[in-house]
Amino acid sequence: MTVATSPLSIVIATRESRLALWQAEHVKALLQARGHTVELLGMTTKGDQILDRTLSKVGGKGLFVKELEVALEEGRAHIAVHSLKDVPMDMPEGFSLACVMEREDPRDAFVSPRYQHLAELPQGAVVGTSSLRRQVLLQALRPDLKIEPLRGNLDTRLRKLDEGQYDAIVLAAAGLKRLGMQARIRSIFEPDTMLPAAGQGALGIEIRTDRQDLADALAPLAHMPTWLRVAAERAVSRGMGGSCSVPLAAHATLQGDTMQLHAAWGDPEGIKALVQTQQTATVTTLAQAEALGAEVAARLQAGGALVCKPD
Ligand SMILES: NCc1[nH]cc(CCC(=O)O)c1CC(=O)O
Repeated sequence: MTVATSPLSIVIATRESRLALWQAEHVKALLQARGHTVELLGMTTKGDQILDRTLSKVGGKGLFVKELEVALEEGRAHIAVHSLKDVPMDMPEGFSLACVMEREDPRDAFVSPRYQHLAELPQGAVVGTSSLRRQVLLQALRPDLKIEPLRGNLDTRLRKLDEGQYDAIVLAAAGLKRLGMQARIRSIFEPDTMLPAAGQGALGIEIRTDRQDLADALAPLAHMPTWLRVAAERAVSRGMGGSCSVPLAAHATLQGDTMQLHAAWGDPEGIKALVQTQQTATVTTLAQAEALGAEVAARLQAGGALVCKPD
């Protein structure tokens, strides 16, 4: 039997993009429904400010979360809601992931004003994407395409597409769906065509490790099947050297207790090497999920993938 925790007063630190605010409001509503008092504290992170360079070149994942952690550290806020995809593999000393919530669609979406599918794009068409993983996988599917960098929040990316800078763009289906823009999706890439990033579509809630009361309050928001899947996916990233700038994909599915974990690694220079592997195991605990992720990372390395040094 679960014992109801006493009502808390909780401030959520959040980025101010529409997607981040939607995610924070989502968590706020769930916590309010459980009797807690919740407020948002909006803030702009380095990752939001730097829009002219590819993220991997300016510091990667940590950029979106650091400022939020400072707010937690200083007690101005108590929890931070993150897209797990943007959260570094190892939390900084003193912080923990209190829970992982039910996953939205983990797949990538093809968005274009004119074309329904990648296959419909004419020779040499220009496709915008912000991630090395998508770049490498797209180039493997269609070597003729011109892949151009695309940064900014969802609205900015869609605006750049609408202005005609690209023939199509590829982004996470989850963001579009959360913001009610699923009508923009022309087609969805199945994972066997474009393997998603570790954690894509899942939300995680970060707290200071010393706040057990918050951990207890957040426990009912956890979705264990999602948590097991993303734990395995994130363990692949950790096994490949953590949050560094290489094309890496990891995607787990769970049928009952059977987890199937697929992963792909591309050499950062392009499509010279694209190593792919998969493995199945019985998984009922986070430790088993992480062990499967570590094994899959080892298999990638056996296939020629290189462990990177953290950058
Ligand atoms: N890197 C930015 C980012 N972080 C999370 C999402 C989408 C939502 C999600 O994966 O939960 C996006 C946008 C994108 O990749 O298109």
